Amino acid sequence: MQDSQKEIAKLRAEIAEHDRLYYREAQPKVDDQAYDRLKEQLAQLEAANPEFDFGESPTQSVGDDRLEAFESYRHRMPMLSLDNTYSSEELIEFGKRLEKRFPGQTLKYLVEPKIDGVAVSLTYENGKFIRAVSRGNGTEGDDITQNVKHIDGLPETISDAPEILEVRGEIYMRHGEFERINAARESAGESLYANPRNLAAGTIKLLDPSVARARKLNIVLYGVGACEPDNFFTHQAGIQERLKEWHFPVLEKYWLADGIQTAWESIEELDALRRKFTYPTDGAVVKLDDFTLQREAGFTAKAPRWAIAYKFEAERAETLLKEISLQIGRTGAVTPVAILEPVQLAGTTVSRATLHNEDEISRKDIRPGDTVVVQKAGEIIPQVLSVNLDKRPEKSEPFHFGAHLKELGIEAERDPGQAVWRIVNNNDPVRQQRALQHFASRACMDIDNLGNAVIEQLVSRQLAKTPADLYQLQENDLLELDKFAEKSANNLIKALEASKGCELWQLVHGLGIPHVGKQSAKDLEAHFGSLDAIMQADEETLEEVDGVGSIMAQSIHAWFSNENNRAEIERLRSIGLNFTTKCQAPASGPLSGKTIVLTGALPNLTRDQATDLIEKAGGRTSSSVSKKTDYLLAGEASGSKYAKAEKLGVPIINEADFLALTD
Ligand SMILES: NC(=O)c1ccc[n+]([C@@H]2O[C@H](COP(=O)([O-])OP(=O)(O)OC[C@H]3O[C@@H](n4cnc5c(N)ncnc54)[C@H](O)[C@@H]3O)[C@@H](O)[C@H]2O)c1
Repeated sequence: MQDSQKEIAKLRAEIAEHDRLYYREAQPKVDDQAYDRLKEQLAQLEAANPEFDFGESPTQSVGDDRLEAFESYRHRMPMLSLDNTYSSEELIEFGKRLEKRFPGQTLKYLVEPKIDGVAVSLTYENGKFIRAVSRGNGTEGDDITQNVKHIDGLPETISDAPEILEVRGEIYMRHGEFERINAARESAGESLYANPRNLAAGTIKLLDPSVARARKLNIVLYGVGACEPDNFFTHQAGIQERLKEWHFPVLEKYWLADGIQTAWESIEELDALRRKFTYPTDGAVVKLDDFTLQREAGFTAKAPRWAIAYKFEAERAETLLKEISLQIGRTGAVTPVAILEPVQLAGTTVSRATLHNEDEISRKDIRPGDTVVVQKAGEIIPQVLSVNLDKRPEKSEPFHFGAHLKELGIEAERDPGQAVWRIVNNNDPVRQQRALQHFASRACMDIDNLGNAVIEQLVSRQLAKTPADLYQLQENDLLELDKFAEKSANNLIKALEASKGCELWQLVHGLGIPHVGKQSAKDLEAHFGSLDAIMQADEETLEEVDGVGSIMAQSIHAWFSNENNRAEIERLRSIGLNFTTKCQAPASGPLSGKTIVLTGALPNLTRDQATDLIEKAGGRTSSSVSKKTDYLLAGEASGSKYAKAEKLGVPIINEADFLALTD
C-alpha cells in the first residue's frame, strides 16, 4: 500500500472512532478544533489522491448518533451538517462563490448564532406536536420524544400551521445545571461530563425518562426541515418571526445582512455579545435568506451550499506550568494534572488543567517549568494545548512518567496496550482510600454515614484497608475517630449491616474492577445471576454479555484471577454479603429463559403491563434486538427494531400471540 493510501485509511479509522465517542457516547477524547483539523487533513489527502477515494469517508457523511435501544425514524427532509471554517477569508470566499452563481444581485444573508447543543427535529402534524427525533445519520434519527416533551416552553400545539412541519433546533443545558449534575455524579463516584453539550447529548439518550426529567434541558429553535405546503416560508428571516409567533424558544438575536462583508461585521458583533446569551455558542451560521436562491444553490452530500458555519476559536491563554501533580482514581489509575500559575480564561480563573495520560504528555513534550498554552472551549476542565518552546528554560528535561512515579515512591504499572498507569500495590493508602470511597458511594453499596472524611481516618489509622475490613469494625474502633460518638458509630454499623443485602450489581460495581461501570454491572447481573458465575466465566463467555467488549472482558477475567481479589471475595462471602440476583426468574413459566423486546404501541397493554406479564411468565425484556432475542413483541408504528428483527429472523409476535404464549 502506498503511504498516502495508508494515511487515508488511518485518518478515516481515527475519525470514525472520534465520531463514535462524540455522537454515540457523548464523551469525546479530543477537542473540536483538533477533530476539525484531522478532518481537514483527510479532505486534503482525499482531494490529492482521488484514486484512493474508495468506500465511505467521514468527509462525505454526517456523524451518527443512533443507538440500538431507540426506535428510529426517517426525517422527511434530511438533517445535514454545515461546512465550517475558522477563517474570515474562507467566509468571504463562500460569499464570492455565491455572487458568481447569482451575478448582479446583492445577496442577503441571515447571520444566526451557532448554538453548541444537540440537534433535534420536532414534527408537528396539523399544528400538533407528534415526535422529536435526533439527527441520527442525517437521514434517520432516534425517537427521543419521551425525553424532549418535558422541556420547558415547547408548544404542544401551534395555530395556523402548515399541515406538516419539521421544526429544527438545538437542545442544550445551562451551566448551573451542568455543574449541579456533575457535582452529584462526583459524590456518587461516577465519571464526570466534560461540558454541557456532552451532558445534554447523554441526557436525551437516557432510557429512563424519570432520570432524564430530573435533569433540566432547554431548547432553542431556529429552522425548518420538511414543510407542506412547501411555499409556506419564503425567507429564512420569516422562519425566525413565525417561530416566535408560535411561542417557540427562539434565537435571542440574529442579523439580516446585505452582502458577505456586512455578514462578517455581524459575526464580529455576535462575538462581542454571545457570552450574554442563555445558550452556549461556538460560532455563527451564515445562510442565504431567500429560499428561491437556496433551492438553486442546492446541496453537497453532507451540507447545503447556501450556508456556512464560522466557528470561533476557543479561548486560550499562556501561563506557567508549575508542576505535574497526580490524581489517584478508584481503580488505582494515576491521572496527571497540570498545576498552573493562575490565569484568566473565558471569564474564570484557571489554575489546573487536565493532561490526560502519559502519551499526551510525551506527544506534546510537556515539562514542568514550561510556558504552556491552555484552552477552554466550553469544557469545564481546561486543557494544555501546546508548549511555547521559545520560553522553555535552558536546563529543562523531558518528563518521564514512570520515573516520576518511582521518585514519589508510587508503585504503578502501565496497563498493557493502554496509556493508563495504575497503582499495583494494594497497600498504597491513597489507593485504598479511593477504592473504599467508591465501594461506599451511592452508585455502589450506598452506605450512609461513611463519607470521605471517615474513610480517610479509617485508612490512616489502619482500621480498614479493603471493603471486607469495613464489616469487621467494632463500635470501639469507631469511637476513636474524630467527631464520632456512640450514636454515629451505631448508625454506621447499622448502615454497614443493611448494605449486606444490596443488589448484586451494586457489589459488582463497588469492587472497582477497571472498566466496569454501573450499567455493565447491571448487565453482568442480568446475564449471570450470581457473583460466582461471573467469577468463573472465561473471556469468551463474558463477551457474550450485551455491552461487554473485549477490553472489559479481559479486565474482569484478570481481576477475578488475582489471588488477593479472590481472597477478598471469600471474606465478603463469609461476612454474608449478597452474591446473587434478586430478580430470579421463576424456575418454570411459559417464557422461562426467553428474552423479549417490545416495540411500538400495543392495542390494549401498556408497556409496563406487558413487561410485568413477561417477568411473571419467567422471561425478561431487553431494549435492543439481537441474535439472542427470542421474540419481538410489536405493536403499531414499529420502526427500526421491526426491520432488524426481520433481518435477523427473530420471530415477530403481536399482542394476541403474546397473550396466548403467556397463558
Ligand atoms: N471532538 C470530537 O471528537 C468531535 C467528533 C465529532 C464531531 N465534533 C464536532 O462536531 C462538528 C461536526 O458536527 P456537526 O456535523 O454537527 O456540525 P457542526 O456542529 O459544526 O454544524 C452543524 C450543526 O450546527 C447546528 N446548528 C447550531 N446552530 C445552528 C443554526 N443557527 N443554524 C443551523 N444549524 C445550527 C445544527 O445542529 C447543525 O447540524 C465538528 O466540526 C466538530 O467540531 C467533534
